Amino acid sequence: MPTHLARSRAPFSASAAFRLGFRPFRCPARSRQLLTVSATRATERSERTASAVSTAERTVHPSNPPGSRPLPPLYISKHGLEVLEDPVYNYGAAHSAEERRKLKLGSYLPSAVHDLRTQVDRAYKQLQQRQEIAELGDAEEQASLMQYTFLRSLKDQNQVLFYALLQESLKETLKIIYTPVVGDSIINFSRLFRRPDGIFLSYPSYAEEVQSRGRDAGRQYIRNALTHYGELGPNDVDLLVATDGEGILGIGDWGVGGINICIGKSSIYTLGAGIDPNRTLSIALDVGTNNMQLREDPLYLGWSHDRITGEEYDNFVDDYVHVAASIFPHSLLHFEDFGNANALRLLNRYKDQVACFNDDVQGTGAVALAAVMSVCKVKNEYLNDQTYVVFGAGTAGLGITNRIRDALCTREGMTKEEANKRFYLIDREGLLTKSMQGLREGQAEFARDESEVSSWSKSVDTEGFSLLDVVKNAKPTILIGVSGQHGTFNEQVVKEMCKHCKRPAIFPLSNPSRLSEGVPAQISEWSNGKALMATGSPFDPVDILGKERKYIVAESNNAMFYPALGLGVVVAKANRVSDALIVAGVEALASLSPALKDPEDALLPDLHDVRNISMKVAAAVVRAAQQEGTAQAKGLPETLEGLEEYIRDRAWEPLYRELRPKS
Ligand SMILES: NC(=O)c1ccc[n+]([C@@H]2O[C@H](COP(=O)([O-])OP(=O)(O)OC[C@H]3O[C@@H](n4cnc5c(N)ncnc54)[C@H](O)[C@@H]3O)[C@@H](O)[C@H]2O)c1
Ligand SMILES: O=C(O)C[C@H](O)C(=O)O
Ligand SMILES: [Mg+2]
Repeated sequence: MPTHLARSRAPFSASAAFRLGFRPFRCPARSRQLLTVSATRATERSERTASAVSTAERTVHPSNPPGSRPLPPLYISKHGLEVLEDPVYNYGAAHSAEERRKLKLGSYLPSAVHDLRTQVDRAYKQLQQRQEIAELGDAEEQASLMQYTFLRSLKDQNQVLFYALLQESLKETLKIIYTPVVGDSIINFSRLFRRPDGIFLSYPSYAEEVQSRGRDAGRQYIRNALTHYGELGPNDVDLLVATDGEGILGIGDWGVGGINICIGKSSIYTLGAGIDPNRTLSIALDVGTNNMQLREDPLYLGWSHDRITGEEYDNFVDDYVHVAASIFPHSLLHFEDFGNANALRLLNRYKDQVACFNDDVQGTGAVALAAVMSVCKVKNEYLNDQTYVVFGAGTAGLGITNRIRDALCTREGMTKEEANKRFYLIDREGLLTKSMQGLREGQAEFARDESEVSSWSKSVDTEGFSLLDVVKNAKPTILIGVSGQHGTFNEQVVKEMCKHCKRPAIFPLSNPSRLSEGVPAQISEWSNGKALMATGSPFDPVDILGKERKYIVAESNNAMFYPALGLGVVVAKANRVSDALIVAGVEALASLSPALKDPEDALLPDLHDVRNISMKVAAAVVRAAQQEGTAQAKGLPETLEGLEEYIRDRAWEPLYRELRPKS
């Protein structure tokens, strides 16, 4: 072993393990599970969920950390290799002596029994080795991908260990399973592919059914795929995270590889909010790809065909939405990274029909509003004291603009027309103005009248007003970037902002990191440490000239919000995701901002603390659903404190459950 591996980084401290989330079990009086499965459909798969089994008996698996909560045993019909090949039942070296005997595992495992803590320690070292090998060869991207594939393979082997490792080392692993590294994994999907995870709904297979046997047969194809050919029943799934792969992060169309963003988002539902990983489905809607690099790649695993559009696309998505909502009536449909011709359009079509949520529109808007509310607290100002420039008027840009605009109306009493005037939206052609051709859905109401800008100066002779022109003329106090255009928040733009605003808020929110509109260290330098910042991907804290303390750059990523919103919707069994639910969640999130206590601190809570934050935000969401009457769940506590405790006690945790043979 190379010496650098032997003297690895700070040794992983076993005692530090499990500091997140592992709490002694309480509340036996209310130990009925949150998400019950009808006894008649209790298939082995549905029994996997702790919440799925109604039994008085609870035990602590001997390999779990001391003091972990007791959980119902799992009765399984598998034995021997079948157990070890299933990531839900395979505990590897952590199988107890009794399990080894009763499930006939003995000869497949070396004799030592190691507890979960030791397994996490071992897995962490394996992960670190991949990082160190790369640092030697200056191959950061390959190292990240090696770490990504390692973690995905761990997920395929032992689900509890995967989540226990992530939970323990969230700071290092979040950026691998999520942005930025997940973006590289998507680009390389067909090269890295080992075994499937998630569900692939392929348009050509669907269309073949429709053509030969009619639309119902197409729907049946979708039903079979989503239920694993009938294995899953109506109460077995809480969440479906789907993408059509057209607008992945800021990197565009990556076809069927988009499944990895759904898998990443699903994992964060579990890590960030304790949603049971066995009750979520990640789904790729394979409707083709217009990415010629993929189409020409013989290894590409999706449908090598132009993306379908128009009625064909709409019918396929419509059948997906309605089949999913009818077979899993209490589930939430999460849309991720659809292209901008479809994201808002589909959300508007379905938001009043089923419980659905577009993360890029609504999740992004929610977190950005919470960050803007923090800015106002720091500056002791109101939302309506601000002038907003949104650079990139696409899915996320419109989601953010609408959310802040609505807050101006509901919190500060402005009319919609007055509030719209606070925003300057910029897209490829420059500032959106009313005379522009081809404004997309949602853009027109924010486009400015020509008369308002006719006296503006232009720095270059272009048709539209550039970002710099808009900053010079409109004098914004808040600048938000969701354009995917790296480096556009340059020195000139930042310095221009500082000319008219003492503490400008500058949020380069594009992902992954390499597409961020600006780099916090530079923005800080150009603004003499005055800029209040938030980014979409993680960046290191920055030095502030003349100050000892570093400035922590808030991560304004929708991951700060959507796990809690999803949890709230699932717990409440809300049949719609209304604005009231989102607003309640935003208020709760904003109230937890570190900057509220200390104006020099971060604008948002640390994403690594998402689990704790989510419990509070989810409680607020459930409460709002109860108040507006969309909550279908019965017997929930009525107070925020009660709800928070209820949710915490039922959150899925990476703990082993005792395995027993089904008699
Ligand atoms: N931080 C977060 O939580 C979060 C959430 C969603 C999206 N995002 C990021 O925001 C970016 C955009 O995502 P989206 O889903 O809105 O994509 P999108 O394609 O819908 O929107 C991008 C918009 O930017 C515009 N644009 C492109 N080049 C431009 C230029 N030179 N000047 C001005 N505008 C330009 C496009 O025309 C488009 O309207 C991505 O990088 C994505 O990762 C961040
Ligand atoms: O996935 C993320 O990191 C955030 C967001 O949904 C995006 O598309 O960039
Ligand atoms: Mg997204």
